[in-house]
Amino acid sequence: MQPLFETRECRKGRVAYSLFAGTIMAAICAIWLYRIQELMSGQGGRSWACIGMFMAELWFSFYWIISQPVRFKVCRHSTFKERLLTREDKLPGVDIFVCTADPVMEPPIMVINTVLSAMSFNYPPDKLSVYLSDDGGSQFTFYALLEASNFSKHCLPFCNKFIVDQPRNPEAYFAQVINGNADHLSQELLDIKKKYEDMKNRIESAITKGSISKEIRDEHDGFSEWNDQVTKQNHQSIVQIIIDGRGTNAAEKEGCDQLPTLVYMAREKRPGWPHNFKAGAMNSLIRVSSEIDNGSIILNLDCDMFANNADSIQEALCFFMHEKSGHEIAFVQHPQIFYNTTPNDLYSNNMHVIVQVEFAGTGSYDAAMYCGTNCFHRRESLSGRKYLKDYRWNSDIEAKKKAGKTSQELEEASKVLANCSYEKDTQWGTQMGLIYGFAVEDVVTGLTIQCRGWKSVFYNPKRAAFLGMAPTT
Ligand SMILES: O=c1ccn([C@@H]2O[C@H](COP(=O)(O)OP(=O)(O)O[C@H]3O[C@H](CO)[C@@H](O)[C@H](O)[C@H]3O)[C@@H](O)[C@H]2O)c(=O)[nH]1
Ligand SMILES: [Mn+2]
Repeated sequence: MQPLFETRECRKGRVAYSLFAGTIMAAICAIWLYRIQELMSGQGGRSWACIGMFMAELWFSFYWIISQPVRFKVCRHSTFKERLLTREDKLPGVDIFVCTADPVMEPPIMVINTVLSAMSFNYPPDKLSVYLSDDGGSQFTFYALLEASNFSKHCLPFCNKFIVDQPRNPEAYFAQVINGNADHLSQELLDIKKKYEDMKNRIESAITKGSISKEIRDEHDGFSEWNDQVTKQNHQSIVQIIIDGRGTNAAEKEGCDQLPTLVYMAREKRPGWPHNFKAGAMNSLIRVSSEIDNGSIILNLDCDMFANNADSIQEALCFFMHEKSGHEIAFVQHPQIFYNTTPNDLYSNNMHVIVQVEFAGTGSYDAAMYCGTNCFHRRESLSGRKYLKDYRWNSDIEAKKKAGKTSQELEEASKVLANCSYEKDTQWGTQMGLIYGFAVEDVVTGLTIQCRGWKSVFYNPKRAAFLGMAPTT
C-alpha cells in the first residue's frame, strides 16, 4: 500500500548554520581553556565569582551541545490524505475537546466560533463529536452553545457547499470574505451572515442584561441546572447532549445534512476539592466522552484556537493510520500560529525559531513535545496505556456503549464521571490522563507518554491547521 505520509530533511541553510555553529563551538572551547588556565594559575581565577561564571558557562555549553543534533536534523512531513479514501471504512471516531474557563475573559461568542469551526471539519458527522468543557460553569456559555447548535444547521451545509479554503470560523470567514469584493457576495452568503449577526446580538444582549429570558430558558431543559446556588467554584456536574449525532438527528429531520454530536460539560466544582485547572478539565472530558462516543482519536483545542483547515483530521490520520509506523504514534502536535500578530510580529508570538527549528527538530527524533492545544491524541496513550511491541491499533474499539441508551441515560451516566470525588484514590493525574501538579501540564504529560514507549509527531503543514488569538500588548 502507498504510504500516507513522507518525511523530508530540510537542508536549506545547513552550510551557513554549520559555519555559525562552528564559531560558537570555537568560542565555547576558548572560554573553557581560559577558565582552566585561570584556575591552574592560582590567581583571581579561583574566586567564587569566577567559579560561578565557569559553572554558568558549562551549563550553557551543555545546553548548546545537546541542542545541536536537533538543529542539524530538521524534517518536514507531507501527508497524502487522498490515499485515506482507500481506507475509509476504517476511519476512527474523533472526539474534539474545546476548553473554556471564564465567560468574561473568553467571551462565549469566541468560544462558539471555535466550536463551529470544529463541527465543520470535513469528516463523517457520525464519527465526529465536539465537547465543550466550561470551567466557568456559565449559563451564558451554555446558551451560546445552544445558539451555535441551531446556527450549525444552516452554517454546516453552507460550509460544505461554498467554503473550500477559507477558515470555517464564521467571524474569521466573514471578515476575510466581506473585506474582499462585496459585489460578488451571493444571497446565500448574505443570508448566513445575517443569521450569524442575529445570533451574536442575541447572545451579547443576554450577557449585557446579565440574565437569560424566561422564553429562552423554557426552550431547553438544560437551563434547569442553573439556580441561585450555582457559582463558578461551587456547582454540580452538568452534562448536556445538545446534538445527538446518532442516526437521523434533528437537522436531518429539518432537511439539513447530518450534524456531529455536540456536548456541553461543566465538571463538578466544590470548595476544598482541587480542580487541577485545564488538566482536570481534560481528564473529565476523557471520561465523559468515553461514555458517550469513545472516539479513538482526541483533538484538544483551547477556546481561542480555531480550525483553519477543514481537512486537518484526515491529515492527522495519515500519521496514525500509516501501515508501517502509525501504531507507534501517540500524538500529532501542530504549532500554535496566530492571526492577529502585530506587523513584524514584534512580540514574537509565532516563535519562528522555536517552531520551525527546535520543534521540527525534536519531531525528527519522533519526540515532538505536547504543547496543549492543537494536538491530536490516541485515546489509549493519553489515558495511560504503555506501548508494547505487539500493539496494533484496532479502530473498532469504539465501544458501542451508547447504542440502546437514550441521551438522558448517557447524560446521567457521564455526570458521575465528572464529579470531584471520582478521581479520589485513583491514578487519574498521576498515571492516567493529563498529569497534575505542574503549570505546564501539557509538556509533562507529553514526556510521560514518551516514557511509556510511544512516539510523537510534529506536523507543521503549509496551510496552518489552527489559528489563534495572541496578546498584542
Ligand atoms: O482551570 C482552567 C484553566 C484553563 N482552562 C483552559 O485551558 C486553556 C489554556 O489556558 P490559558 O490560560 O489560555 O493558557 P495558555 O498559556 O494560553 O495556554 C498554553 O499553555 C497551557 C499550559 O501549558 C496549555 O494547556 C495550553 O494548551 C497552551 O495553549 C484555555 O482554553 C482555558 O480556557 C480550563 O479549561 N480550566
Ligand atoms: Mn491561552
